[in-house]
Amino acid sequence: MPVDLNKKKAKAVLAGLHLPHESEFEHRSSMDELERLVTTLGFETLGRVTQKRQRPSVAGVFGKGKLAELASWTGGTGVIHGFGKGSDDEDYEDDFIESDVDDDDLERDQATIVIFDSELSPTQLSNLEEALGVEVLDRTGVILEIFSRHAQSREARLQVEIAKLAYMAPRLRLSHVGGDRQGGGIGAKGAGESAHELDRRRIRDRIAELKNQLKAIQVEQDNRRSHRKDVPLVALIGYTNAGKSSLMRKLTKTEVEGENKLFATLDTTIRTMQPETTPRILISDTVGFIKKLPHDLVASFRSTLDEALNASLLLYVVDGSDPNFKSQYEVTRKVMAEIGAEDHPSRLIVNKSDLLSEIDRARIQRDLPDSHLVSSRSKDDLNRLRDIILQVFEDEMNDFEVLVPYEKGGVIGKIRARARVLQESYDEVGTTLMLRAKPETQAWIEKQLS
Ligand SMILES: Nc1nc2c(ncn2[C@@H]2O[C@H](COP(=O)(O)OP(=O)(O)OP(=O)(O)O)[C@@H](O)[C@H]2O)c(=O)[nH]1
Ligand SMILES: [Mg+2]
Repeated sequence: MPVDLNKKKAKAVLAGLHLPHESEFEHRSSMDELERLVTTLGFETLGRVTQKRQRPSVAGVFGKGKLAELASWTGGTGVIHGFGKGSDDEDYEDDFIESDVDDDDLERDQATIVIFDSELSPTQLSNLEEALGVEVLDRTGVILEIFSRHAQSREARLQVEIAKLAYMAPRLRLSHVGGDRQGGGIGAKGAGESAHELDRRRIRDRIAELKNQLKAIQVEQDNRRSHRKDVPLVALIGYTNAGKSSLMRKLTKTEVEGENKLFATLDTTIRTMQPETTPRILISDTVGFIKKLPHDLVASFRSTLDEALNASLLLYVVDGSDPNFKSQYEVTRKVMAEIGAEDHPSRLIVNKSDLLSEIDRARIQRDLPDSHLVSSRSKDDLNRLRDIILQVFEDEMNDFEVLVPYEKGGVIGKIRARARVLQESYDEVGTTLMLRAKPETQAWIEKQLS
């Protein structure tokens, strides 16, 4: 990350464009979400500056006047060198100006960082830092930093590192703030090659190296996955902070609650549902979704989501107390469809019902009659959810009878681990078992006995 984010309590101003295709509600929600992301990083938010425009200005996102207003928060000049000469400035729309800034706000002039809700081009980033005199980050930068702090496994760390380098490469040498933020002097000048190009090339090489390391880990994981193939797997999928990890922990009896920060989970964890069933059911918890997720990051985390493709059941978890939960659900479904999971059996779990009024609950049940309204804090709800999961697998299972001759008695242990024994009886030939299992398991058992 080019920006030094380890400073004590950075004071941030949030900047956002309100584009014509966005409703007032969407615009505000997006800014609210940015504020939560920024809070997750530990920054204090001083205020917001927003502007209605037909499109972002190529030079600096905002128009001239709005940029000057933004600069009054940071003590910058508000001027981009050469701004106003290009044709770009002509679409600047003064009549559309809108601002959330309270004029007698005491904290003006104190912001140490400005955070834009949209993705900034390298030129915009550089221009904005020039005009504002402080560090500027975009939404992608914020998300990358959160991912970077939360990544724990080697796989997640590699994925984040690759995404960060890909994000950083085009932004090298364009910065105006802080002399040595561009990679600590890695750029000794080569013959006929600028330091800038050299750095970029090194970054490309490093990305290639990291990708190789990642591939090795993923091969290992694919192996592990194929071992688990006929064990039923339930994947918890959903927007960040919806409560996936909390549900996972309760369903698998690891009692710790989730954390109230965005992207608390980056790694896929898999545990056995408790109390254990036969055959046992595995539950996986995955990385959360968010709107405007940086492309590099989506690509990097795709392998994590691929785990979900192996699942027999997807539980889409939403936070029912979030006014945006429907659009968050749509974003999630869209990404899952992109990875080819749209036809997977799934259920919609509307979580955090404890935070809802009776009226809200009734409304959700009316609008989404197929959804299951739960709270991860209610024992009854968790039992209900467990029954829902069991029922799905039950519906996929057949009842059948097998005769295990005594000379093949060794197979019985394996059968018990994979299928539910409904009844058993013994005679002079062997053991007769009445079983309930999935068709694949039935085929496997019959093969063992043939
Ligand atoms: N009131 C209430 N809070 C809940 C419930 N379930 C989870 N939470 C809280 O919501 C926050 C997020 O929960 P997590 O389980 O970490 O959410 P997640 O979906 O795993 O989030 P990411 O890992 O960021 O994708 C935590 O503060 C939880 O305590 C619930 O049913 N009711
Ligand atoms: Mg989580």
